[in-house]
Amino acid sequence: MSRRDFAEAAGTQMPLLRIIRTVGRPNLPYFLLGIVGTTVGTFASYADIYLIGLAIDAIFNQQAFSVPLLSESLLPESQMGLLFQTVIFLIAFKAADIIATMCGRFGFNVFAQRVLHDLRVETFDTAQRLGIEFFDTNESGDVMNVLNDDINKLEEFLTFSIRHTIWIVASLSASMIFMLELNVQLAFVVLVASPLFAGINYWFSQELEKRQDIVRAKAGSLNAQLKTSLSGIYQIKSSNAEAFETERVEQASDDHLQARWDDRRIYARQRPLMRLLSGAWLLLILVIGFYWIVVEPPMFFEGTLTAGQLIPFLIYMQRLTKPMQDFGWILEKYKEAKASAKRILGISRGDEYTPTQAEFDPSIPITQGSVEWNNVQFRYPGSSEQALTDISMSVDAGETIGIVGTTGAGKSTLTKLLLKFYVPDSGRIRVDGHDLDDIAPATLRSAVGYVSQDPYLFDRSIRENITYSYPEATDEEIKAAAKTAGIHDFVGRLPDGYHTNVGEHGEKLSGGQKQRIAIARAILQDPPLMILDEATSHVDNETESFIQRNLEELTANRTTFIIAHRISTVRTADRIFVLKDGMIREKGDHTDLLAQEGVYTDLWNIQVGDVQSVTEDSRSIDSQL
Ligand SMILES: Nc1ncnc2c1ncn2[C@@H]1O[C@H](COP(=O)(O)OP(=O)(O)OP(=O)(O)O)[C@@H](O)[C@H]1O
Repeated sequence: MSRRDFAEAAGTQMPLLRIIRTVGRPNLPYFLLGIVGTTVGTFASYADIYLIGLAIDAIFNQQAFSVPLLSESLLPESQMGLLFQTVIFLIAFKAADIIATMCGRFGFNVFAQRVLHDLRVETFDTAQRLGIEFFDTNESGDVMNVLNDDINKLEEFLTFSIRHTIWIVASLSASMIFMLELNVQLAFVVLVASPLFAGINYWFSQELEKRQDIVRAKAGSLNAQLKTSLSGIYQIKSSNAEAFETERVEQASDDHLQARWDDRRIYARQRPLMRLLSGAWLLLILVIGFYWIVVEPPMFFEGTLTAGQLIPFLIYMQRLTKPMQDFGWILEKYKEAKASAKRILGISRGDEYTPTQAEFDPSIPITQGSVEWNNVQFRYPGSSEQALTDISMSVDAGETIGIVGTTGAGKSTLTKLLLKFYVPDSGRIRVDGHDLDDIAPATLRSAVGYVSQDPYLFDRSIRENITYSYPEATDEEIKAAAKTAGIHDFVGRLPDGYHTNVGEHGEKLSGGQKQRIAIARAILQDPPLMILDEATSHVDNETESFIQRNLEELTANRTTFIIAHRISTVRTADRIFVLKDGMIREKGDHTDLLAQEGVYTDLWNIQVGDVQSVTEDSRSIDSQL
């Protein structure tokens, strides 16, 4: 799945409704308050014109001031009384308008903010639980775009657009009801035109939807490009690649601009067209009404029409224009929000990446650390190359295993399968005799300490980085782990000691210092299994032998996998496995392997500088190391 397919992963026809129904469910009372408040407020704000019309006819044409739902016996007879009553009604409706609208805004705002909060946290939580495969194919900049930009779009929709939609529906309904009450025949003429307006709006909305999805995808690519370019700033500068990167950003920005422009062009045509049509329709009714009052009912119209009816009618018609025009704009907002909601759901409800929790038995513990690979085959998703072929190896609890091999031989892949970052295509992996399929990822990962070649340090203090897997650690425990990892003395020389901030990705530290902090982190975790994947590749020989001496004591009580290019790092291991092209070629301890005079011996000869002794078959290894 490519990174632009979040929307497709959602697999839902009504993403917004799905969000409102699921994440919004606990806050639905606020949503209902928003709907009721906005509807009542809108109707109250539309009643004034109708009342003024009645007052005009009652005061100037001596007609009855008959208010629907109000008994005539309650109405005053004098003109001053009628005027006073009109004022009272107008004040009452205005008060109802203000209070109800306030409640409506409050309801929608509370609803939106709570939904967005829950959705943001839930989406982030789900995103980081997705399989590594997801992050192999999706750039983190694109995921961040969903968490920021798409959630903001949804905020705009939930706080403003939904309220505006209710206002549009209520305004159109109120206008139509009052127009029907004022003059059914004229109202019918207005109604006849509505399918035309609706049809035009529908056509525009379809066109906008197509373009919105493209705009969102282009925004995602742009964001990902910006992040990629900025993250590699050292490489960019050292390669003098500023202009090249600017060009790539410019290209991504240009694509976004084109998509946005395409979308704006459609939108720019919609408004003037709607204004033109509604203006023409208003003029038609004005001419009919004037002729009707001044001369006689024209064409098929019949009965009487007063000024107190025509003036409010025209005002209601005018008031129809704004919601009708806004309807197109709100449809655009709806399409935008729908595209964002699809992308959010693509992550937060991307079922294909969510592990099926039901199949794990949470009670299976890992205490010993024995591991068994049985005929394991693996190819990375989307890759044509076999990464591991027929891997079988059985490791007893407490053993220290060295894994060596050329670049790309599959050493890291072996441990990635053990950590359940990927699932083998065939074969079985067992830990403490339990099949990995049955062990919950959380149980497995808390039992395995993992130090990679490029350990990730968070932009937090050294202390927080060391205690990442064990936040309750005491100062003594932290110091002991740091001493074993050979970093304590360095930290002691820093003005803020363990509270020193390491910067983004640990940029204030050297590669070796980062590795030692990561080793301290793994030591503190005290797991039954430890994976050191080129964990000392950045440290100098002296520090490495220091760590080695300490690790000897540390590895005594756990199963340890040491992946290394340097044979010196693994030569003391109980057993060493030599990998080449995804297969185990040799195994044994250092002395056995040297006696075999195979790949291991060649690797050894290359590293001790005895290139002459390298067998012809393995000369290519030299170039791969
Ligand atoms: N995420 C991935 N997607 C596709 N192919 C991958 C991925 N990660 C690794 N590979 C491929 O799988 C093969 C084994 O890679 P692996 O990282 O296990 O090698 P390695 O022995 O650890 O190499 P090195 O010593 O350079 O770290 C390589 O051919 C590599 O290109």
